Amino acid sequence: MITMGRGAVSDGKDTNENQAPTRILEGNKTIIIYFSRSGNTEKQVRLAQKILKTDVYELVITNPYPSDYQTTVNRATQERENHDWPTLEGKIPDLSKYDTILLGHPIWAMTLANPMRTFLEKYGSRLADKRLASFSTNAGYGSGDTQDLLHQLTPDSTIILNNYTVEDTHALQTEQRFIKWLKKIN
Ligand SMILES: Cc1cc2nc3c(=O)[nH]c(=O)nc-3n(C[C@H](O)[C@H](O)[C@H](O)COP(=O)(O)O)c2cc1C
Repeated sequence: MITMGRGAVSDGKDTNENQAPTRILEGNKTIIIYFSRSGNTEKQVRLAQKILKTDVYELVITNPYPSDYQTTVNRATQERENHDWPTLEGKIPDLSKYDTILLGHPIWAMTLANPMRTFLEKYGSRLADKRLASFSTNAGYGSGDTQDLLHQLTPDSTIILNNYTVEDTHALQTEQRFIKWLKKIN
């Protein structure tokens, strides 16, 4: 494995380059909606799905980020500065069917990765009365303003639970902590 900037163990490419986006839509009451560029968060998602038996929907953007880390950082910065969030491809599942929505995403620039920002800008208003929690991977700088943004981009009645974040390279050895969090929020 190659270490790609900021300590991320990564294939450095969009996770969907060689595989179809993850879709597990089986009528569960909890869904994980996630974005993962280089695979760290996707590993968390797989574990979470196994433990909680949730539906899963992977966000895909129309113009995937490049494999090069720095080029990705530059593009993400531009998008953030201009509030020009990436466009999501495909149809988001009917969120009204779910009681709990878990958002899995990397931390970019001390906030939610841009595709998750797109999701919340577009669909956050549909999360009234739902339980909502974020889990994320980061390169050692924590979850930034994640919690605040969830509050900002959802209705007052959304029940926002404590988030979980882990440093990407520590994810494996801290799995038990993640499992504990999953069982608590479920
Ligand atoms: C554009 C970009 C910005 C990032 N900004 C941060 C940051 O502000 N803080 C941090 O701890 N890690 C940052 N990272 C590192 C990622 O959060 C970390 O490697 C994460 O595990 C990647 O998840 P993924 O493999 O699911 O895409 C950044 C990565 C990218 C690509």
